[in-house]
Amino acid sequence: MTSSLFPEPAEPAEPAEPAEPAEPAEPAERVVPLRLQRFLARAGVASRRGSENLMTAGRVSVNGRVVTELGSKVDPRVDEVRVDGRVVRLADGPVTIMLHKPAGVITTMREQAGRSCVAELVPTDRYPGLYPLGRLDADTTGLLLFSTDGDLGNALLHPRHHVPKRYVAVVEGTVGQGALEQLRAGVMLDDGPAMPALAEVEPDPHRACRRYGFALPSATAPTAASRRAARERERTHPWSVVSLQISEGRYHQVKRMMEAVGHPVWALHRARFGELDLSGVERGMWRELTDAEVADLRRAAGLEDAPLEGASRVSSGSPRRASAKAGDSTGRKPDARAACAAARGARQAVAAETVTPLGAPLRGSVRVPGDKSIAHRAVLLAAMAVGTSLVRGLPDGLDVRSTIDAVRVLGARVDLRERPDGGFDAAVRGWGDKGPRRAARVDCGNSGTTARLLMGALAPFPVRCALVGDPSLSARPMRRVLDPLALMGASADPPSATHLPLAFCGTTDLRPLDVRLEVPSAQVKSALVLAALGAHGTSRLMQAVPTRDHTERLLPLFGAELACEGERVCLTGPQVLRACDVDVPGDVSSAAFLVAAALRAPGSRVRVEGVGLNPTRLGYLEALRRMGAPVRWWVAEGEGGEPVGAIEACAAREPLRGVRVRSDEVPALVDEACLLALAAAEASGVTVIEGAGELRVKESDRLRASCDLARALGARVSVSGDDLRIEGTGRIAGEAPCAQPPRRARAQGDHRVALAWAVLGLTGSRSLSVEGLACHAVSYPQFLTHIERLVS
Ligand SMILES: O=C(O)C1=C[C@@H](OP(=O)(O)O)[C@@H](O)[C@H](O)C1
Ligand SMILES: C=C(OP(=O)(O)O)C(=O)O
Repeated sequence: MTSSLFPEPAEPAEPAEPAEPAEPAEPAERVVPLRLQRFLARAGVASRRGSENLMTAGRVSVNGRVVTELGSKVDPRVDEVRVDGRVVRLADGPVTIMLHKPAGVITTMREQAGRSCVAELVPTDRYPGLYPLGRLDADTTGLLLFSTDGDLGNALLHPRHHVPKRYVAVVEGTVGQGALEQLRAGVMLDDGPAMPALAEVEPDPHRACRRYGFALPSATAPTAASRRAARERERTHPWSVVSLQISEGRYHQVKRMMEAVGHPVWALHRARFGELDLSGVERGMWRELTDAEVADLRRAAGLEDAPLEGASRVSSGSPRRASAKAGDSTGRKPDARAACAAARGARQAVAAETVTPLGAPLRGSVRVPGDKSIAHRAVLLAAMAVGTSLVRGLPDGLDVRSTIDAVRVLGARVDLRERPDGGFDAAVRGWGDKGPRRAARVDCGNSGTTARLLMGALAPFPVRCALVGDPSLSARPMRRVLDPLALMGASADPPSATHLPLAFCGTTDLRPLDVRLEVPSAQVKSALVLAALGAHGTSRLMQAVPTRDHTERLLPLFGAELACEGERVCLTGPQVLRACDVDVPGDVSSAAFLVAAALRAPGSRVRVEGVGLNPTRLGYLEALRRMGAPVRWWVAEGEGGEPVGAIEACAAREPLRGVRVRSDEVPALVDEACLLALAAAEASGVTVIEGAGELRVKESDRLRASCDLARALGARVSVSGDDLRIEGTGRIAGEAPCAQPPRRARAQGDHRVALAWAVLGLTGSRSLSVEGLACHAVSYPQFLTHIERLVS
């Protein structure tokens, strides 16, 4: 077992570790160009032949150039391939699938002696690395896992790990209590005793046969004579159906166990593997496991940090979230990543979920997950620092996971420990002044902050990294960071890249920068501050408008020196960061959704505790106050250089008043604009949000989403240039339904939009089906659980 970076709880706090001895340099990841038609087939666009047809028809372009030549190659890490204008990418990360294996198919990935093999049934074209995790005999049916994840396979198949598997067997003879007791005690096999099994006789054997679709020997025997003999035996001998749960994976184990108790197996079916069963997967069909299912498997296989994998925390079955339908025929939990990908026309089906009205006030106090912006920065700075930092209170959302995965790929070690509140503490051992140790492919997922801040952090190192993201992130502008970083000496490949995917390479000769930042973006500012730490000389960054200042507040904790005067940040590099401990306060942007729900649900009074109250993030609360909303907040302490306190919001008893928000106030509410639109839609008078153009380049076009949300409440809405104008209905928020509340809405792959629609559905007068609601796991997976808690 590997040791943990977490200090033992009983020990006094350790001083920061000295610098790690240099790790032997790993070879840079080799770029393996693929034939374009193979790339397209692997990405699931069409078969190899079909992909060739697409190419020759001129429908495929690479980096903007139409490619018709069949021998052409692409580097999937950096080349942008489009079919009919739509970006095509290979699946991100490992893939694990379950197959409902039929009888008569052997568990090999290559046909042998003309017999059918499982490789014909699983999508090897799309995921060429798939291999079976274990095997089922040719005549055995049921659940067989395949993965491209070598670690998962090794761990699951390792004899040390006992993942329970349930089999159902048709056996000869009438199985009595004695045989069951022997199985439960652990029968002796020729290679040693089997571990005790859970064993039961199925009370209705015919029903069990129908349910598991047993193929009896009379159906599968190879010759007419053996088929006849089998039929005769099945007719003349008594038989039973037993259910057996074992945790080992020895050769022919079930068959040998049953033989040992005097009941040879006639037919065998694997019904469960760990928590997985085959519901919804027809015989001969397969489906991909959800992130949550993979996380469970990893946990069962003893792989570290399984709890934070993927979308595992999306709760389901909440009464406020009545059903999952559309696009999810298997009945599995909606996939947050697929829901995010939906933003820009990706081909995945997206589940819609119905949010039902609360019909009751929200009352009580709640803590929201850790602040996403601060968490990204704390993890990244810890990864850049010398020694081991402890970052407490990370949120359990996909975006922060992207940053954690990114720094791991680049050589930082991150150990995660789950907290009772569902968040995480991370012990991060940084790469320090030696820099990231390898070139890598970094998947930034849905997270703009990960992509942009990472470029800044990488700028002082001559390491070439391929940066990729999901379809939503791949549509967001990157020149805003690449241009100033290029002035410092870093480069992108292709140099004209405007979006991900791209390759990024820094330099040891990084020059300082003296600029005025016209784009009102904290991500741009932060990226440049991180780069300036590694530049040779003094950088001066002047912001045109104030933006969130978490980086500036955190850096001194890591021992950095910088001067902040008004909107100017100055720092002299190179500087080396030192590990430290950081507490991440609750996320005020997540709290905003609870505030919005409380304002609209009559009789509500909600308090959010332990939340960050950095003034650069309070634009929404300030605007609500100006509108006359019953909301207040107060600072109680400071954590990680940030003011922390509580927010209290009550249901509005009279209509709010329209408000004017100036463009320099927009960054302070940029992530809550959709919620301000909701409030404005029911206010009396006009609300104008000036200079809101940045909303167009978030995970979706949030300017448009804000219009849709306000219109759903009956407001008159217009956009002029970058100014949004909302003429409210003058109702008491949430009390009188608007003329025609919508029945359906789309999250557009955007977590904040998903949450805003969820607020509307919860506090509206009729159910609302939200397509892609699952993507709210990007920032606030527990939202519906928190609402449940506040209602009861
Ligand atoms: O720096 C940050 O952590 C963020 C800055 C904002 O983006 P921009 O910098 O693009 O405005 C914000 O919308 C985003 O959610 C997080
Ligand atoms: C815009 C957001 O995040 P990012 O830019 O990091 O994707 C957000 O969380 O609303």
